[in-house]
Amino acid sequence: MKLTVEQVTHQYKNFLALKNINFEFTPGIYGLLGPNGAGKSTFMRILVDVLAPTSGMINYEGRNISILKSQYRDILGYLPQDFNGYPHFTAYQFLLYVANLKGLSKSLAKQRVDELLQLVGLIESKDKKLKGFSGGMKRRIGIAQALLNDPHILILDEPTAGLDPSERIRLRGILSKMAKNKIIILSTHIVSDIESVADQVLLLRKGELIEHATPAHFLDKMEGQVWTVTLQEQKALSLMDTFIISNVHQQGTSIELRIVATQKPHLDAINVPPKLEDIYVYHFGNPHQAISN
Ligand SMILES: Nc1ncnc2c1ncn2[C@@H]1O[C@H](COP(=O)(O)OP(=O)(O)OP(=O)(O)O)[C@@H](O)[C@H]1O
Repeated sequence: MKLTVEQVTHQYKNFLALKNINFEFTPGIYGLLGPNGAGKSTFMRILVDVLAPTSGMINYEGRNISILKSQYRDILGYLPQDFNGYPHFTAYQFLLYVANLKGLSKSLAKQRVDELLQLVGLIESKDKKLKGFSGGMKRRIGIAQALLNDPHILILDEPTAGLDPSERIRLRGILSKMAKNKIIILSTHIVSDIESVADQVLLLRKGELIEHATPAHFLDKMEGQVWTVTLQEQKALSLMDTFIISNVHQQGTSIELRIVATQKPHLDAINVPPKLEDIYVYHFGNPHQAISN
C-alpha cells in the first residue's frame, strides 16, 4: 500500500501554507511534528481530500485521490482538529449514525460501535450526550468514529489534545496494535506523543518538510550534542542567552540547564543521551522555556 505526495503546495489567498511537499507513505505510524502554524492541519486536510492542493497531487496506489473520491473515502479514517460530533446525540447514537453514513450494515455497525466504545474506554458513557463530554472524551469519540470502517489509512489531527496522561498511553497502545498493514499519520506538537510509537517522524516548519527519519536516526544524529550543567542563576541566565536550551530546572538557588550544542557549552557540562524533545527544540526553538521545579 502506498500513499504518495507529489509536489504539494497550498496557498491560502496570499499565504503560502505548504511548499512543495514530496513524500511516500507505506504501512506504519508517522508522526507529523511542528509548531503551531507549521501547516500540519493543512497537509492532513489535503491528504484526506477535504482540501484541494493549489498544485501537486496525492496518489493512492498510483491513482489521484481527487479522482478516486468515494473509493478513497471508503478506506480512510479521519479525525479533524476541530472535531465536535453532534452535541445532542449520545456517544452510542453518534457512532451508529457515522457507521450508517460509512455504509456499514446494521448488525456490523452495532458490533463495531460496541467494540470501539470499549477500545477507547467510553463504554460506560455510551448513553451520555456528547454535549456533556469533556475535551478528552470528545477526542476519544473522534478517534472511535475514525476507526468505524477499519480504515487502511488513518489520519489523526492532534489526537491527544485534551487527553490526560493515562489516556495518551492508552491511545499509543491502540495505535501500535493496529499499525500493521495500515498507514497511520498523526500530528502533534507534543514530542512524547510520538516518541515511542512513530516509525517515522516528519518535521514540518513554515510549510516545508525539513526532515524525516526514524526516531532512532534523529537521536543518533544528535548523539554527543546534548549537555547538562548546573550553575548559579546569573551564569545560567547568560548561557540561556547564548545556547539552545531544551530544559531548565530550578534547584534551590541553582539552575540545571539542558543544552543542545555541538561544542561543550561550559567546563562543567556533561554529555547526556539525546531525547526527541531536544531535536524538536533544536529545529523549532522553545518558546516556553519555563523553569520547572
Ligand atoms: N483558511 C485559511 N485561510 C488563511 N490562512 C490559513 C487558513 N487556514 C490556515 N491558515 C494559515 O496557514 C498556516 C498553517 O495552518 P495549519 O492550521 O495548517 O497549521 P498547523 O501546523 O496545523 O497549526 P496548529 O498546530 O496551530 O493547528 C497558519 O499560518 C494559518 O494561519
